[in-house]
Parts: sequence; structure tokens; C-alpha cells
Amino acid sequence: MRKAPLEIGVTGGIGSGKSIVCRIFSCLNVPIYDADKRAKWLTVNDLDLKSQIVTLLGESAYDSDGTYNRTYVAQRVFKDSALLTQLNQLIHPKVHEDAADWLKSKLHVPYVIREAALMKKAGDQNTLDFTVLVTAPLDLRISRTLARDPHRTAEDIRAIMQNQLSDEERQKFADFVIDNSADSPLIPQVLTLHNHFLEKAAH
Ligand SMILES: CC(C)(COP(=O)(O)OP(=O)(O)OC[C@H]1O[C@@H](n2cnc3c(N)ncnc32)[C@H](O)[C@@H]1O)[C@@H](O)C(=O)NCCC(=O)NCCS
Ligand SMILES: Nc1ncnc2c1ncn2[C@@H]1O[C@H](COP(=O)(O)OP(=O)(O)OP(=O)(O)O)[C@@H](O)[C@H]1O
Repeated sequence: MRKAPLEIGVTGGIGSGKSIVCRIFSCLNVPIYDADKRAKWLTVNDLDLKSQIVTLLGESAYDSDGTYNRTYVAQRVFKDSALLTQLNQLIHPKVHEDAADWLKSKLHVPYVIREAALMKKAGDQNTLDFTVLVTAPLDLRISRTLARDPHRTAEDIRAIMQNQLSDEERQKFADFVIDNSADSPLIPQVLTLHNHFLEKAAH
């Protein structure tokens, strides 16, 4: 009997469908750690991190009510990969610490999922048992993201993509791939993986 749950990473670029895939896993009672969402929470609630971000990006990184000004930060960092690296270096250790704390309350389940766009860059694959890559054609990812995020332009989305690994690079470390193109239903693919992970966790 394993002492801890299996840890599965779900990764993919902007608009690939990580969140929707994780929502399906969540319906199967699998706990999900959403690294993007937690990173945003930490930027506001971890005061040490907040002051480091102000030192790096200036007071404009936060609105007067203390909200993280994501539009401002996105405009700065997705155009300047060196600055993005510096921001990552502040945020990622905090996210790793937070994820480790989260895992401590999930010891009773067969497996958990960590959802993150930056799996390889963040070094997450070293602690994961398996990695699942969610893919979709680039144009479809752009159109889905435009429909979801009306405040972004196609140019913004391409700038973000340029700061992310390509699917080809992600395939090198992925154990499984979920095809999220228009004609490929997600639920059967998730169910197959779910059964596989349950089996792995039992042995
Ligand atoms: C830059 C920020 C302010 C943009 O916020 P915004 O709400 O506009 O976008 P959102 O967070 O939804 O991200 C949009 C897309 O960019 C991706 N993305 C986010 N951060 C990064 C990054 N550091 N490198 C590459 N892609 C990133 C997301 O996965 C998503 O696909 C925010 O993403 C941020 O603070 N990122 C740095 C923290 C981080 O690395 N988060 C990733 C998980 S650890
Ligand atoms: N198979 C699909 N059919 C229709 N819409 C989809 C499909 N997959 C994803 N979408 C939609 O496309 C958008 C992007 O998907 P999602 O938010 O899951 O991507 P993501 O990989 O989590 O993106 P990000 O990295 O930006 O957080 C969402 O609005 C989602 O509802």
C-alpha cells in the first residue's frame, strides 16, 4: 500500500484545455491543485512575495486596493522574457511550498492532479509520477482563448505562447496526451486515464 497519493501533472499551453480537462477529473472526485490560480492568490496574500513583486515591477503591479494588476503585469512580462524569468523566480518557490502543504491534506486519496502551464520550466516533472499533456491545434487554442478572454488580442496570446514551451517540447516529457481538437471528445479520454491511474495507485 502506497503511503502517499500518486501525483499527476496536467500541462499544456494557453487555451489547450487544461482547465476543462481538470474539471472532468474533478467530477470524478480527483483533487486538483491549480498552480496558476494559487500563484495569483499568493501574489496578494503572501506579503513577502508581494513586496518582492513591487521591488521587481514597481508600485503599478498592484492597484490602490491591493489587487494584483494582472493586465499591467502581463503587458510587462510577456513582452520581456528576462523580466518574466525574474518574476517566475519569485513566484515559483512559493507555489512549490504551497503545493506541498496542499498535498499534506490529500494523503487519503489514490491520486491528485497538479495543473500548470509551466510544468517543465518549473521543474515539476521531477516530483510527478506521470504527466498528461493537453493539446489542440494552435489556431483553435487562439480562437478558444479569444472567446474566453475578450480582453486579450490574438497578438497578446501569441506573445504568451512565445514564452511557453511548444507542444513538441512538452511531448518529450509527457507520459500521456489528451487530444483536445474539435472532433475529439474529452470525456472518454479522461475516463481511460482515470482508470489507468486508479490501477497504478492500487499496485
Ligand atoms: C502574468 C500574469 C499577471 C498574467 O495574468 P493573466 O490573468 O492575464 O493571465 P493568466 O494567469 O490567465 O495566464 C495566461 C496564460 O499565460 C500562462 N502563464 C502564466 N504565467 C506564465 C509564465 N510565467 N510563463 C509562461 N506562461 C505563463 C498561463 O498558464 C495561461 O496560459 C500572471 O499569469 C502571473 O503572475 N504569472 C506569473 C506566475 C506564474 O508563473 N504562474 C504560473 C503557475 S506557477
Ligand atoms: N473541447 C472543447 N470544446 C469547446 N470549447 C473548449 C474545449 N476545450 C476547451 N474549450 C474552451 O476553450 C477555452 C480554453 O480552455 P481552458 O480554459 O480549459 O484552457 P487552459 O489550457 O486551462 O488555458 P490557460 O492556460 O489559459 O489557463 C475555455 O473557454 C474552454 O471552455
